[in-house]
Amino acid sequence: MQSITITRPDDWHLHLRDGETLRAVLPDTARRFARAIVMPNLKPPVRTTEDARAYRDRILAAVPAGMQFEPLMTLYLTNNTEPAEIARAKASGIVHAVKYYPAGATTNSDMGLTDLTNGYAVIAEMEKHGMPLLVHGEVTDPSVDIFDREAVFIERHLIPLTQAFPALKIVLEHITTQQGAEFVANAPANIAATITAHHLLYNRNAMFQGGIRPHYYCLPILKREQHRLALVKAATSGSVKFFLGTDSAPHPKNAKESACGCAGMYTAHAAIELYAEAFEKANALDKLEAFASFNGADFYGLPRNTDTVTLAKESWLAPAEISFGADKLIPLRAGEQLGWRIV
Ligand SMILES: NC(=O)N[C@@H](CC(=O)O)C(=O)O
Ligand SMILES: [Zn+2]
Ligand SMILES: [Zn+2]
Repeated sequence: MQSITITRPDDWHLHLRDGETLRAVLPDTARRFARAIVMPNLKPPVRTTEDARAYRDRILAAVPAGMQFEPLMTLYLTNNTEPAEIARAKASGIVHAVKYYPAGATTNSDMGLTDLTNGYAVIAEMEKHGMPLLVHGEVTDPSVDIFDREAVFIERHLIPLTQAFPALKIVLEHITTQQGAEFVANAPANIAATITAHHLLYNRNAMFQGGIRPHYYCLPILKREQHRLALVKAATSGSVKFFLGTDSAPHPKNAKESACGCAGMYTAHAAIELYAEAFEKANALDKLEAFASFNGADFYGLPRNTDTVTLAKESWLAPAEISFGADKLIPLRAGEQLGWRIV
């Protein structure tokens, strides 16, 4: 049977939530990944180094016995973030980035910046301290078509940001378009991007196959095939600017299967397996290790992991549902076959 062994990967974009839902999902990630950049969009968000420290302690307390997992914390940039918070965050050694959500762009983004320039005093400190800015890159202008929101964000906000702060480390999170992939590929070394497994595997038809499929709804929304192909090309190109970020984003089943369902796909139960599938389809399994296990660590200035994981080409059934506190969670490929299994 075919198998591959790679350095243990890290997940550079993950939603772990909190409380009993944190305890429900964390084992899936800890089984596969050594570390993860943990998104701060809790309610209320993780705004200060002290919030991050407390959240980190709750995550560590939820790691199952016998597993090793290191949460890499982030702060949520608000209109009220103090520039002085950045030096505190840097000195803590536990905060690795600051996340920018345009207000209203996605799940729990209502405390985000109403205008990116409101964050410029804080961002100046980040540039000075080498603290990466993680960007949810979509405009919120309701007159912009939902499928164009990433491309318009790059033109209207990201290019001016890079001109104002040329040395700022930026990760354009969960890129979904050819424009996103090309912008990052052509940018200087301080600008990188994460790519999800679902954006490598699916185009927007997946949301409408035989009817409306809420479990394929996430933000940024799945795009046309042309864009999926551009993401596959970027991820498998060997460029060090692209790395793994699942954006696994669990929501209760009834919040997804609703007249106004929320955005987010849960992929942590099969994360590295789904990436293996995407890389295999592109005939690029030899590029998986750098994408999953080297490029992100190098960009963040962290050591690469030293242990390994092995994936076997062996089919298994994804669970039909996962218990999620008092609710249920429907994972990607629920009840369907997966072609790679973690050994
Ligand atoms: N990706 C999503 O669709 N949802 C994320 C938020 C985000 O990453 O934008 C979530 O927190 O649910
Ligand atoms: Zn996002
Ligand atoms: Zn996310």
